Amino acid sequence: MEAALPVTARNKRPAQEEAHRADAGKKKRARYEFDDINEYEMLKEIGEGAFGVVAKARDHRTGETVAVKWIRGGLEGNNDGSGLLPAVVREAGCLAACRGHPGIVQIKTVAAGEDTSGDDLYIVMELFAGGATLRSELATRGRPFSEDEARDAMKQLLEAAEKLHATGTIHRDINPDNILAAAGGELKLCGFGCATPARRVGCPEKPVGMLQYCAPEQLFGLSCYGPEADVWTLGCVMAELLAGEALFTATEEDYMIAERINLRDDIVSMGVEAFDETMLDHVSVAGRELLAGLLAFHSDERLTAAEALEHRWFTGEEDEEVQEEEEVQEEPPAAVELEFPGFESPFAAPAA
Ligand SMILES: Nc1ncnc2c1ncn2[C@@H]1O[C@H](COP(=O)(O)OP(=O)(O)OP(=O)(O)O)[C@@H](O)[C@H]1O
Repeated sequence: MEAALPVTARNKRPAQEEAHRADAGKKKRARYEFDDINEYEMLKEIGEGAFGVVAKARDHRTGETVAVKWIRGGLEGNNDGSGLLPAVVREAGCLAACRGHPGIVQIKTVAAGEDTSGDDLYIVMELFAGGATLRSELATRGRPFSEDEARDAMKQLLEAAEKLHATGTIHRDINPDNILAAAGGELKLCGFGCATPARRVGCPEKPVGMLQYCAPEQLFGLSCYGPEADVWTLGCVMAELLAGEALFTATEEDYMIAERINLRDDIVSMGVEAFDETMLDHVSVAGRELLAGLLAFHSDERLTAAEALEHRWFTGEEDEEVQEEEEVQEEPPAAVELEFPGFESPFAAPAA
């Protein structure tokens, strides 16, 4: 049966251009061992990616149901590393390096049309049933996660990040849309299209990933950043789970930088004080302390994913102490004295 994904009018190209692309595609195909996409029967569209749709499909050879992420023009690439092909190779490579981890969507193979024209590629993955993401899960509930539910979710996400970072890779686009969610509470990180080797990020013209979840170092346009950026993002996700609404909502980059700098005093004193009086005041001291560690403004002061997993919010250590602290805390302690080294203006150049 023909493996055709839905093709919209805007995807169609003139015949001459199509022939040229097919020729170039054949040469590139020869360099890689791709599976044949014609072996898959496309059943239903289940999501939309940046370069095409994600579909539920059946592998004719095994009868297995899988998810196929269609990357239009995925074979296009240049020797300087630009173009989609290097990005697809990176995405597939990152996923392959994380194979076997329960918190990361499992890649099976990369497929192309063996005997058909076209330069599209297809990442074949395990199908995560249900079709929900953390974003849709939050919307369906219409209420925040309880602290126990958030702890369970964050443990899975931090373990996934720990594994990813141990492979030398950063995701750069963790947000509730890129977290698949099953009814039983199981989560899986997906959307690895922006993943890249840590600290080898070229000077991006603008931050990669959703602005609302970008770490300060990404927003400042630093050319070199690492796994700490993903940890910040996970702090945003944790706050969103516990508050039921996004931590940062601004859309303009400059405004967000300012918003983040203003927030810093709240973050620093978060260990003892609620984030904004009401949003997180129901969260335990240990929970707010962890949040402050994930959302440390300076990346070198931020917890790593592995350190976060050792935090007492997860281990339960000192539970009694936390309880006592909470009981004693009728009056909120005074805010911590703040320093802003190197930040004369919110838009000053970042320290090297
Ligand atoms: N393995 C899977 N099983 C079920 N649904 C999936 C799977 N992978 C992706 N999806 C669905 O497809 C949507 C888009 O997928 P994905 O996040 O990989 O694309 P994307 O957002 O364009 O990512 P990227 O920026 O990496 O290209 C997801 O939000 C999810 O709803």
